[in-house]
Amino acid sequence: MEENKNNRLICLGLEGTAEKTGIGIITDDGEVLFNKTIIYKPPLQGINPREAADHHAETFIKLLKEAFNVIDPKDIDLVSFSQGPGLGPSLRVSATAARALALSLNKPIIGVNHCVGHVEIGKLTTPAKDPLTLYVSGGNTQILAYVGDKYRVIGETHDIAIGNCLDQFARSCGLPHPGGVYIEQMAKKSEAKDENYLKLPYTIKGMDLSLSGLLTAAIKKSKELNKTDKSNETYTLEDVCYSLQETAFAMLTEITERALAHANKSEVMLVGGVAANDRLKEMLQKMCEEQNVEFYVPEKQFCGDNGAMIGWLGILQYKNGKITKMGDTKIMPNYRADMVNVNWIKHDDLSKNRRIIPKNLIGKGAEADIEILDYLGNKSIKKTRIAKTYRVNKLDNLIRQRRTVKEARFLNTVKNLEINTPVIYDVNKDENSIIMEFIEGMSLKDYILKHYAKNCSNNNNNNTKNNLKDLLNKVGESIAKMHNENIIHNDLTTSNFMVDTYNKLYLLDFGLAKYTDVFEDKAIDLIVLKKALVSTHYKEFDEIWNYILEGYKISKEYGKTLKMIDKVEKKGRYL
Ligand SMILES: C[C@@H](O)[C@H](NC(=O)OP(=O)(O)OC[C@H]1O[C@@H](n2cnc3c(N)ncnc32)[C@H](O)[C@@H]1O)C(=O)O
Ligand SMILES: Nc1ncnc2c1ncn2[C@@H]1O[C@H](COP(=O)(O)OP(=O)(O)OP(=O)(O)O)[C@@H](O)[C@H]1O
Ligand SMILES: [Fe+2]
Repeated sequence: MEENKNNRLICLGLEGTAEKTGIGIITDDGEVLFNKTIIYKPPLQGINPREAADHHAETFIKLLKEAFNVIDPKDIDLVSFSQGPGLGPSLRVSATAARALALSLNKPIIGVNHCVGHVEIGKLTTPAKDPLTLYVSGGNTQILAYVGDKYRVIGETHDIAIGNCLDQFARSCGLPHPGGVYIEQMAKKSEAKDENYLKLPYTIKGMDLSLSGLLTAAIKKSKELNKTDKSNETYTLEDVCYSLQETAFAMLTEITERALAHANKSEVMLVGGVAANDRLKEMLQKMCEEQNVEFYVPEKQFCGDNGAMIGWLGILQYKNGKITKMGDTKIMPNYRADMVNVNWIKHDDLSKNRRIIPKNLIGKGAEADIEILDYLGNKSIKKTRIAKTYRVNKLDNLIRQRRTVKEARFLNTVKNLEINTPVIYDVNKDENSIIMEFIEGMSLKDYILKHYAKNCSNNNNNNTKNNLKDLLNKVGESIAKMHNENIIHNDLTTSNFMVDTYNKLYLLDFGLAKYTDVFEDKAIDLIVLKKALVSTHYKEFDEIWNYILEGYKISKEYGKTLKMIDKVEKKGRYL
């Protein structure tokens, strides 16, 4: 026990946000001295929050006894605990246990954000330095990236988390908890081939996704097992599990790829309980290889909920002066990662590496390769939706064809609304490519970055300020014009707007666009843009957003949409 101390700072972390109870003990040089997690196995109806809380109360005592065989309690320097997000009753028991422990040991207490804990333990236990993190678990599905002193949520689910989706599906078929594990085993029994793939809803909105439609459809398929599919083939529960995984994980991989193209990081890290899944890891690995970026997954004990991650974040915060006063230790069931002010990351420690785009291309988006070519004497762009090897062929072909056709159609449709888009010269449905007018200029993202960089050195440049204001007004106007016609773009980012050399604004990339009669879709269209803005232009976000909303005032439902944005954003994500 003596050697364990060795003049090092030691933190004991308590984890108990949902149905897993964990204690971890870790030193300030990152050695994990103890890390044990015990899961509460809920009855078939699902987690009962009160029973999960009772499980924590019993299990903390049991685990502490074990932990104190490894370390003398007097050698513990701090106690940390998950303050949120999570289930109220579970969080309350963990916080009470942490307070009691800190008071009896007479040591400082540190409340930490559970999601940030997942990211930091991943960075400690893998070579990742500044990754784009896909965090997939029972309660959360998010893409996090460190941008400007915070972990920003660049993408996330609009309804249920992936782990929850898998667990609910499993429960509906009578499979045990945690469902993800059993679905994976079943899926492996269905032969991974096109014929076994059953078509299920695939819903992407920018860098966000939605999983509830997929869950409902998968449950429906599983209830119709003895009926036949449209193709008149019978299928098995294993095939449904396989198709559910293929669809859900392809969506997760796609939004990660989109976030990567937007945030331009050079590393991807996968964390959370669902990171244990082999197929998900395989898909992300393939995507990262194609995008030329590194891919990391921590070892299994550090992927799912664990005490070590809470202990490690406790150490990082403590060493940087973030101790929690006893009066501030109340639980925060909706504590989002982007609410934490991160002061322990030193900017010099961040990797300067960026994603490398192959030399023959001028752009490599998440979906397509972009080349310049001459088309009948016109300088043109060829946008090819290349095959994604991580997706099962049947799904991949369907997605690429559908989006190519949609893009061509909407590029023309919105021209009639006096929104500038590149002229289409040719559409090739066999190779999923579109040849279109080349817009000489830069992305709105670069334009904004350049504008603010310039204005740092020259504060009084009213001319360029007016240009930016006009452009951003036009961004809002263009969105309103589409919304007035019930069209949503579904992928609004500053990379999908371009500014030409005459300061004319263009809108690109209509692969996800659609007509909608669901009012909430319009609010989500703007929320997607908002998140893309926060992740690249966080300092000037308020000014930029106000200019955009000024232009959006021509929407027939301006006030109603703004209220809906508020409502959707306030919706608790932790289910
Ligand atoms: C807030 C906190 O309580 C919550 N924790 C949590 O969800 O536990 P975690 O250990 O990170 O993840 C559990 C989820 O991970 C899934 N899971 C575990 N093994 C899996 C596998 N091999 N394939 C797919 N899913 C798997 C389970 O089905 C379950 O939904 C969270 O991080 O959101
Ligand atoms: N017509 C064009 N003229 C000039 N540049 C273009 C044109 N079309 C696309 N680009 C450039 O290529 C980039 C990627 O294009 P686009 O968004 O259409 O592809 P994508 O693969 O769908 O991207 P993502 O899904 O990452 O948004 C754009 O951000 C833009 O910089
Ligand atoms: Fe978790």
